[in-house]
Amino acid sequence: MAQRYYTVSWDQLHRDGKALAWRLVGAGPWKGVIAITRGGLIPAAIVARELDCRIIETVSVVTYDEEVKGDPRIVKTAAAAGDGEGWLLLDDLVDTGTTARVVRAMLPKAHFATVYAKPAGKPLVDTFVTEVSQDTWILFPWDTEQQFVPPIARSAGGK
Ligand SMILES: O=P(O)(O)OC[C@H]1O[C@H](OP(=O)(O)OP(=O)(O)O)[C@H](O)[C@@H]1O
Ligand SMILES: O=c1[nH]c(=O)c2nc[nH]c2[nH]1
Ligand SMILES: [Mg+2]
Repeated sequence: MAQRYYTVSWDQLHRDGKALAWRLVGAGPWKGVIAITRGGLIPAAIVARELDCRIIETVSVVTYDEEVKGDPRIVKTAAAAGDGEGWLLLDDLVDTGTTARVVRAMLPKAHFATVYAKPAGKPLVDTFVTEVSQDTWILFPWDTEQQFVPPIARSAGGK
């Protein structure tokens, strides 16, 4: 279980996705974007829009069930992308780097970018925006909803 949580709102994800696009804009042109589904889908839509790229392929790897990590399962390959040369490969984050290793083996020449990175996965990424500590679990807006929280004084045991 994670030690802490880092909550990302839709607004922040949009801003961070655009910051990623700024870092990538000089590195193209790209044949297209490959989203690692599902987490990479919305970052891919934001970045593709900013880079004026209309071609979006998908590859799907399932590594987690909520916060529980399992063995990575490839459920879809990106047939059109060959060895990835000229393609931009996008995911929401790298954590342990397990998913990245599997996908990089399939698409070794793709440029791999994520919005967020944890230290263990960072060496596998070519471009990312924000680093969080390894014991932080990132909560994405598609996995969360707004709800009441008690005042800090009460939840910290002050009252
Ligand atoms: O670096 P790792 O330790 O491999 O973790 C990162 C991967 O885990 C999550 O995917 P998940 O397996 O939860 O599937 P999803 O994208 O369909 O939610 C996330 O979207 C990354 O793809
Ligand atoms: O929503 C998520 N947040 C994370 O921090 C994470 N790490 C691996 N897979 C993840 N999924
Ligand atoms: Mg994923």
